Amino acid sequence: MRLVVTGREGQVASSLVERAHAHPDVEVIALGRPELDLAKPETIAPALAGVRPDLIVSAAAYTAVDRAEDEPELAFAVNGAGAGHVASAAAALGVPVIHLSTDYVFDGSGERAYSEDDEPAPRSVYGASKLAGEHAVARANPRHLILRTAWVYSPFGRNFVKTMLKLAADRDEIAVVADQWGNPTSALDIADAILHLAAMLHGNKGFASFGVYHLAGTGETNWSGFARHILDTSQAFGGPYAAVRDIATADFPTKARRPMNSRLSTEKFAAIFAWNVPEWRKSTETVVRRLPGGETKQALNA
Ligand SMILES: NC(=O)C1=CN([C@@H]2O[C@H](COP(=O)(O)OP(=O)(O)OC[C@H]3O[C@@H](n4cnc5c(N)ncnc54)[C@H](O)[C@@H]3O)[C@@H](O)[C@H]2O)C=CC1
Repeated sequence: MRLVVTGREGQVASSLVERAHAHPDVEVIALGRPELDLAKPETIAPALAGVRPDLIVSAAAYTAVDRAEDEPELAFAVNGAGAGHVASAAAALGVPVIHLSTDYVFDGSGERAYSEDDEPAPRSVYGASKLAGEHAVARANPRHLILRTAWVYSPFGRNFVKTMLKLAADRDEIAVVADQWGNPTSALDIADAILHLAAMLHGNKGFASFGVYHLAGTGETNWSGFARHILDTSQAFGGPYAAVRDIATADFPTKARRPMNSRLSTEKFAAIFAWNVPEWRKSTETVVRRLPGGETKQALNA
């Protein structure tokens, strides 16, 4: 089967390309700008039709959470309308769409994990634009799987793991917020879950489990706990290390408001698709172990 993913250089797209090597029956084609630009609607359907996909994974997004507060039009054009155009192109081609969304659609109140039945209430432009995208995707193509994920890291692109390793190379101590809770999620694990879904969808006209799902790493922590695990693992493998000092969100002001509680319950995904996402600590170790020999060196030199 041919799976097309948008957002060519992104963490999820790069992870899908890599993980598909374990699936000889799956060909992954990654599309990106300029041939497919979500801010240029006229590029979307032709680019997707041109590669004749069996399944479209919609992973491209405007992901600069703070900058989105200053560029709401662009964020909504890409994450809202753009996502809808991808889904309608999929519908026109007669194929399903798997669309990535975010924990930022929730307001972050409370302390329990959000389920798919909880009411979204975004508090940032990014979150609101991604929620607009969910609605646009659902309207455009009934054959959709919307996967809300969170705290994504990988050996690719920009992410928290790379930032911590880079900072640790220059400092003895890093201050990290300890009062925002969530589920760190490896893009490699997202890719494996998507490939599992792709196998379930392929040639299955009777597939009846379309809808919204939460897909995040198993187990929870806060950013400072995540940082400690990254740096302890790095130290154990001879990489950079720094001590982590807990701070409060109030001590680290950012333009966009972030949810204090980003926990996502993956019970529905596990039950419907018989799939468990690995524990976040193990997956973090996998990514950190890969970095000192390869990507970290690049990141450290950047
Ligand atoms: N990174 C994270 O922590 C989280 C990400 N997500 C969602 O997961 C999905 C994948 O995220 P990542 O792979 O981490 O993102 P990423 O930021 O690594 O990659 C996004 C890709 O989209 C591309 N892109 C941006 N604007 C575009 C446009 N106008 N036209 C075409 N491509 C464009 C970028 O060039 C980049 O390659 C996104 O939908 C994101 O909203 C959800 C929760 C957390």
